[in-house]
Amino acid sequence: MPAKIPATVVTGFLGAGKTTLIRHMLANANGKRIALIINEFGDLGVDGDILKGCGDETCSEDDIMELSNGCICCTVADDFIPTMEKLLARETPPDHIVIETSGLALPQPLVRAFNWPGISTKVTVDGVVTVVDGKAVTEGRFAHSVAAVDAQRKLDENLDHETPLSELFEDQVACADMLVVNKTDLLTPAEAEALTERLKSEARGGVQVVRATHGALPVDVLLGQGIGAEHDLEARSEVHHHHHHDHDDHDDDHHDDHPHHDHDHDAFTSFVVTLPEITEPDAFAAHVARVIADHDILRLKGFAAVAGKPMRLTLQAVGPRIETYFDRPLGADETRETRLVVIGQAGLDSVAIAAALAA
Ligand SMILES: Nc1nc2c(ncn2[C@@H]2O[C@H](COP(=O)(O)OP(=O)(O)OP(=O)(O)O)[C@@H](O)[C@H]2O)c(=O)[nH]1
Repeated sequence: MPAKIPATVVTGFLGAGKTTLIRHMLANANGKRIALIINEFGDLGVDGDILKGCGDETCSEDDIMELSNGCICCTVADDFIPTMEKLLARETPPDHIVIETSGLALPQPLVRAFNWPGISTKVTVDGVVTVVDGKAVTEGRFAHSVAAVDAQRKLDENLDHETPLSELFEDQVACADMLVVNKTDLLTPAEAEALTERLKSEARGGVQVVRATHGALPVDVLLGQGIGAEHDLEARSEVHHHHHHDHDDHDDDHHDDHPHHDHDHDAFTSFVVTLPEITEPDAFAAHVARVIADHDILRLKGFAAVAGKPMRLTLQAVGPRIETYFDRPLGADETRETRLVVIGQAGLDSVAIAAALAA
């Protein structure tokens, strides 16, 4: 059985910076094929056009599918599922699927759709990323243009028009596995810190809040792309530590007026933890989930050998969401062990985390 294709849901109010974040991601995808599913009612097709125009090799026009029949929660069966099936039936299916939803459609029905027969064996929900307009929320508006969000809302009769935006915002925060505070260039450090703390207290336990300007985040932070690839676990860990030290002193005197340079890698760190084979997948996943919450881990991904099982267990986690499944038999030449890549914001205590995972 081949590995499942991870799918990431990106949500957030109109103008929060979802499209900007996705463009940055495509431009830095390192050759991975990312398919995009876009659900934009309101400004029909606009985002699709922007993204199609980006000209990135990693995401050709064929890789962008638009759902334009209204609110995604209401059209899962006749629009989303067939689109996914088409994508999965391709000769070369994508490495990763990214779904950009309108901020007014709550991601829960979409996430449930991944349990549909025919989908659940091929795709796994990588995580729900909620993009927040840091400036607007700091100013108590939730979105850059409240009038535009309301106008978008009126276009779809299926949407509840009475719920205050504040409540929709709370729902978006509540369903996030990772929160991105975008537009930090428009915030003072104190404002950014205050908003980060506030969102962390409103989100589910274990959800990390990362800050971004123009959505510039490393692809492996956003999508877990590349991490967990069997061959380069060790290499990546070295690269990251190295990178981290090298650029440390740049940031202090460097004001971010070039949104697309990639020094934001400095803000993240990753390392590999190797453990013996495990005995109980469910108990191990629960244990890992506790360590993730206790140690502010952003992502964790890897493979475990399970005592008495020929198949290898795949693990992937973003914040409190943890997914495990058996993906393929372990080869005769492979060591029966457990290898996990841990990613977090700089300052993560690798020694304490390794000890906690081993406990
Ligand atoms: N100053 C500043 N502007 C930003 C940042 N990120 C995005 N923007 C701008 O904010 C506007 C909205 O960004 P988009 O990426 O289109 O937002 P979106 O969430 O995709 O919006 P919709 O697709 O319309 O729902 C654009 O004009 C962006 O250039 C940022 O970090 N700082």
